[in-house]
Amino acid sequence: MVHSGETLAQELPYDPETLRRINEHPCYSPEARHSFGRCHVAVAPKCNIQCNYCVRDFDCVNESRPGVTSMVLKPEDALERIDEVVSKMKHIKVVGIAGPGDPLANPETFETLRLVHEKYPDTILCISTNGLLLPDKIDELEKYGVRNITVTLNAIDPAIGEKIYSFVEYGGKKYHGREGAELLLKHQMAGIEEAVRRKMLVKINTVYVPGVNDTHIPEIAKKVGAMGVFNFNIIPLIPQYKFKDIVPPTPAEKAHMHELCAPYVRQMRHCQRCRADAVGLLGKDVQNEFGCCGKGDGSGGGCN
Ligand SMILES: C[S@@+](CC[C@H](N)C(=O)[O-])C[C@H]1O[C@@H](n2cnc3c(N)ncnc32)[C@H](O)[C@@H]1O
Ligand code: SF4
Repeated sequence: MVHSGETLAQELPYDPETLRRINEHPCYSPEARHSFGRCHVAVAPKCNIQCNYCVRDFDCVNESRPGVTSMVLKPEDALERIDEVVSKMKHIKVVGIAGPGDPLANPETFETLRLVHEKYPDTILCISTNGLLLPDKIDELEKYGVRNITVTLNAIDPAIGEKIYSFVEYGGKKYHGREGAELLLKHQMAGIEEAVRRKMLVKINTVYVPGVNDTHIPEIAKKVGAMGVFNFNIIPLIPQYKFKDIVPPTPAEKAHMHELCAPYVRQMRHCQRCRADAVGLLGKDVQNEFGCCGKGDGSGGGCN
């Protein structure tokens, strides 16, 4: 089946509640991005792996890229921020946790999800993860009503994965090289499979790294399409850290990659590479209006 990426969510064979989680989520429906917004809460600073392109900064500059936040919030502060955001912006339908580290590696993520689910049971909750802990944490995610899950999957061949990940930490042990890439892949596959089995909506993020995983990306799309994931987001590399000298793909190269992948899985083409504390419509962020401290009083509070 060919997925153009323009498929109307209303035509999809899902129950009404799942359709709502597609139609009101700006990352799952290209139409929704114009009407519905999201509130990311940056409660998850730690990470359990190291990607060779990742730099996590907690700063106050007006920079827009993944992993950046003005400050890390405690779960209670995150709830306060959400209270303020939803009271002022009725079109915010989604609360997401996307770092700045890996949500599943931080207990604060689950406390935040618990608080938000209790107070706002109809809010669509989503998380973005590298997938290492997805099999271990999926019951807890389900308990708090998280049914939109993004997994970053940059390789389905450990020989390529080992070029992307410096290390993987699991069960108190650090794994490097091929061993680390194999472990990560095994957990990612098991987690994705289980999430799909539970009828969660799974989005895959794949960072497009020229010369490292570019020729491999259509194979990833084919694999995850066959597994039943909902959509596939190709993120052009932002050159940083060990990959700082790699020239990122051009918009034309990205568009071409979407065409190569479209026969296998629905494409997300409108990703804005959001910050970990983004608020508002996609591409029209307003997090600064809610203050550096996350409480809307603009008093700052330090970035840590
Ligand atoms: C900051 S991460 C947070 C969630 C989780 N730790 C993960 O990696 O999936 C959000 C997304 O940003 C992507 N990302 C981080 N640094 C990037 C970079 N330098 N270039 C492109 N994408 C990047 C990640 O791969 C991931 O898909
Ligand atoms: S998994 Fe996410 S937060 Fe962790 S190093 Fe990779 S991109 Fe950064």
